[in-house]
Amino acid sequence: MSAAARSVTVTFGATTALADVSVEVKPGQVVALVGGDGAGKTTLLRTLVGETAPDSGIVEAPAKEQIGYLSAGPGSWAALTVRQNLDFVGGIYGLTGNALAERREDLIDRAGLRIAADRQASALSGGMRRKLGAAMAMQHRPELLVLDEPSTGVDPVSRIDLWRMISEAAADGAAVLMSTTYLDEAERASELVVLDRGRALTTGSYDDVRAGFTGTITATTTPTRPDWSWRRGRQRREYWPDGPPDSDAEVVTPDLEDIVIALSMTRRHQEAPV
Ligand SMILES: Nc1ncnc2c1ncn2[C@@H]1O[C@H](COP(=O)(O)OP(=O)(O)OP(=O)(O)O)[C@@H](O)[C@H]1O
Repeated sequence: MSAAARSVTVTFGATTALADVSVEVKPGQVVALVGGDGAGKTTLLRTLVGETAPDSGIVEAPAKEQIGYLSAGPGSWAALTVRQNLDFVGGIYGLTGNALAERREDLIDRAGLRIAADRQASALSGGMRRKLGAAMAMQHRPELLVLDEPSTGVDPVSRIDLWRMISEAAADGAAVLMSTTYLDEAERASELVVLDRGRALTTGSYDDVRAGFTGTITATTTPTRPDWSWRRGRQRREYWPDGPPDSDAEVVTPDLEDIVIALSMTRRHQEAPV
């Protein structure tokens, strides 16, 4: 089934972690939540899996046993081996005998963990541990798979394994909602929700996000307005919300990173005291 959060607001004391945020994820889709530190990604995921109660808004999600969740924490038991972790979680969800063994060994291969299958989770690299956590979350083929920064700390080659696992879970019919701080990988998701300090700056497919972006971004070495500019590689970018500048500055086609930074800057400027 689909899962959704509709106009959800979550506060912690004086902090508004989410303000009127909506997201919907359908079977077969991978929806990526992107945003920097403190944007509200973890809070939205925890709200979807029922670990945080919203102050207002509606959450629609499958029953607990139909949810697979990799939290921002370790996601596995340090003293258990890779196989023992998978067996333990599989057992909780009622997998036994050959079905359990086949699923476990299949996931070990997909996660590239064969060489570490009998190693304790505490002895895995950070990236291997994230992949084990993702494998554990998807082992019982949940209807809703929720992954909190599954690729953080995972090297670029292992991220390919991880994305293959995520795509296969979606192809298998799961609705997948994941958070990431890597904007290049978020471009691969079916839908994006860009969060910034508790608010959704933009949502939709990457094409929708690009089509909805207004203004012009230029590449320069000497920005004329430093508070509308940022570094990209050896150059700097400069954002012109109201259209191209009156100069021969090189106009660039923005990627997701440019768009997210430009939208966040616009918000900062709108909220700055006048
Ligand atoms: N249990 C809590 N008590 C108080 N404040 C909280 C709590 N959980 C989150 N917050 C605050 O809510 C805001 C959103 O936090 P959240 O963890 O959802 O962001 P995030 O996008 O996942 O960021 P990060 O990638 O840094 O974890 C932050 O300002 C955070 O400090």
